[in-house]
This record gives sequence, structure tokens and C-alpha cells, in this order.
Amino acid sequence: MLHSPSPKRALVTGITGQDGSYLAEMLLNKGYEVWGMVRRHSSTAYDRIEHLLEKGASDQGALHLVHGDLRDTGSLLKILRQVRPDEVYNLAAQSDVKVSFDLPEYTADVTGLGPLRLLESLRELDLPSRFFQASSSEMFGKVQETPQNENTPFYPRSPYGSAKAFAYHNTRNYREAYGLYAVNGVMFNHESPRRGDSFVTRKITMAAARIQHGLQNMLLLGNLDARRDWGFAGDYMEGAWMMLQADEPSDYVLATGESHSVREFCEIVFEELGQPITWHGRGLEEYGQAPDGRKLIQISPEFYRPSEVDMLQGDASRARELLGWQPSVSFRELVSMMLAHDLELVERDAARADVA
Ligand SMILES: Nc1nc2c(ncn2[C@@H]2O[C@H](COP(=O)(O)OP(=O)(O)O[C@H]3O[C@H](CO)[C@@H](O)[C@H](O)[C@@H]3O)[C@@H](O)[C@H]2O)c(=O)[nH]1
Repeated sequence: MLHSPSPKRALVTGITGQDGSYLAEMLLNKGYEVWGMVRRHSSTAYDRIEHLLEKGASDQGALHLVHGDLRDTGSLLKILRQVRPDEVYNLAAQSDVKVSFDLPEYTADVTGLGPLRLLESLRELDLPSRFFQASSSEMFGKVQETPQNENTPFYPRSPYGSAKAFAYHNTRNYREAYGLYAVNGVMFNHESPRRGDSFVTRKITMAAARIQHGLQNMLLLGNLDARRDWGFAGDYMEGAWMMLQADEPSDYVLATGESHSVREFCEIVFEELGQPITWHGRGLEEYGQAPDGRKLIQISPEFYRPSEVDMLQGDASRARELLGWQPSVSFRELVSMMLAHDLELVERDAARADVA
């Protein structure tokens, strides 16, 4: 009698986040058995993966959740022993750059030491799992060359960037020292309608949708001149998976190759809403005005960082040539996708409030 091969098993940390939800969706569609590690909370938000937890959400794979924490090595060992994953995707982190200035030690613990604990646990258990580390373009910080590629030196500008650089080097070192299949995906900013609303893109699209519906007057922002290479999160998770399917483990940059300012992002959003912005004033006095004279955007010092990453622009040629990876969503499409989603969300909430 023929037996169908057992499904591949993946362990995903950070499964409740934007990236985790896209990755889980993709792996389930590929027939994986997905194990998501979640922290114990009195009210953990599962909204991004709820549709995957519902029975029958995926024809093939199955999603299981296990409690664990990147700060608790015992929990990692226990989960790895139980799941014996073919692939481990470390997407969990204290991922907010601004917050990392307020919580430097905590950030170093979760974002820096966390991946080291996972790597050491894999080595300790002698598991053949392939390991993906969500590395960040924040490591380039005060950029030493443009565009940034796999050979660009790091110059982190935040506790978060330093913690990610520490994890990057450990991932590499475990590969070289112990022969682990461990890789870094050096991912530039990647967004989606599932992006947390403290990150600037989602903050802007949510606020714009609320302003459009008269639920908010103004949007407060920090540095409008910061430039980022913004892509679609789903594409980056496809890249993460591709990296673990390659014959040889290696590190890759994932980016679109385009850089845009926060100011441009705002301009496109409000232009799409038929309220093109004109800018007035300078520095902290700067504001963005609607055609009818209303103030739509105001600068606030509270959103500035003690040290800033002024510009990021990635070069993903290596991933394109060796993995065949390329982004499928353009910058304009990304902005439209996020805005359309938030307009619908705000409309739905407003309709619900009317009924209540
Ligand atoms: N969050 C935020 N950022 C603002 C604001 N106003 C201006 N900015 C600027 O917008 C830029 C982007 O900020 P974020 O969206 O918070 O993302 P990030 O700091 O670039 O970090 C993200 O990308 C990294 C990859 O490069 C990720 O590693 C990290 O976890 C995060 O997702 C920064 O230069 C920030 O100063 C604001 O009100 N809020």
C-alpha cells in the first residue's frame, strides 16, 4: 500500500503578527503542518490568524498553537522537542524601533538573545531543522552605501538595530561553526493591510480613512523626510520560504529597490482621497493642508527618534538571481491596497456604530 509522505512541519514564532499570518497562510496552502508559538497573555490578539484557526480554513495543512517565549529557553527546548520541525521561522521580536529606545534591555533580550536561544536549542537537541532569521534593514542604519546589499557594512542606529545585528551574526556563526542550515533574510520595510497601526504606513492610511469619514481631524507625525524601501509583506514571506528551500544556506536581502519618503506616502494617500496636500511652515512648525484650508497633518516632536535612519534602499539582485524571488506589488499598489482596506474597515465600523 502506498503512503502519502508526511507533511512538512514548520514552527513559526511571531505567528500572530503581520508576517506570521502571511507565512502561516502560505505554508498551510502548501500543505505544511504549522505550529505557531504564542506568548501567554490575558488577552492575546489572534485577529490576524483567526481565519486560519477556524476548522476547514485550509484544505491541506493544519495550524496548531503552542505557548512559548523567546525569553524562556526551557519553553523553546520543550516546543522543539515536541514539534521536531523541518523548518523554523523566527519572526518574533520587539519590532518597534522607537519603542526600543525606551525598552533597550527588553529589546536586546527578545530581539537579540531570543534568536540565539533558538539556535542554541536547535544545536543542543541536534535537530536537522532549517532556520530562518527575520533580519532587518535597520542594521544598515546610517547607511554606508546606496543601495544596500548583502555586503554593505552595518551601522545600527537604535537598540533594535543593534539587537538585530547581534542576531544576524549569531545566525551566520551557527551556520559556519556548527553546520546548521541557518539563514538571514535581510528584509527591508514590508507592509500590508495587516500592518500594526503604530508603524508609519498603517498609521497614515488609518488616519486618512478616519479623517475622510469625519472621525478624526488631524494626523500627527514625526520625520516626514525619512525614506524607506517599502514592499508588500506577503512577498517577503514567499522569499523567506524560498530561502529555506535552497540547496545551500545563505543570507539574502529582500527589497523592492525603490525608496520613498514618508512625505510622499502621505501625498499619495490624500491625493487618492481627492484632498491633495500643500505643505506650509518648516521643521516642527510644518503642516499639511487640504485644498479647503483644513490642517490634515501636523508635526509632533513625540514621534521623532533620538537617532534616525534617514534613508533605506535595498538591492535584492542576489535573491532575484539565485532564488528567482521578486516583489509582485508596486509602491503605488501597496499604498492603494492599504488605503482601500482601511476605508472599508472604517466604513464597516461606522455602519456597526449606527446600528448599535
Ligand atoms: N512609526 C512612526 N514612524 C514615523 C512617524 N513619523 C515619521 N516616521 C518615520 O517613518 C519611518 C518608518 O518608521 P516605521 O514605520 O516605524 O518603521 P521602521 O522604523 O523603518 O522599522 C520597520 O522596518 C524595519 C525594516 O527596516 C523593521 O525591522 C522594523 O521592525 C519595522 O517594521 C521612520 O524613519 C520614522 O522616523 C510616526 O508618526 N510613526
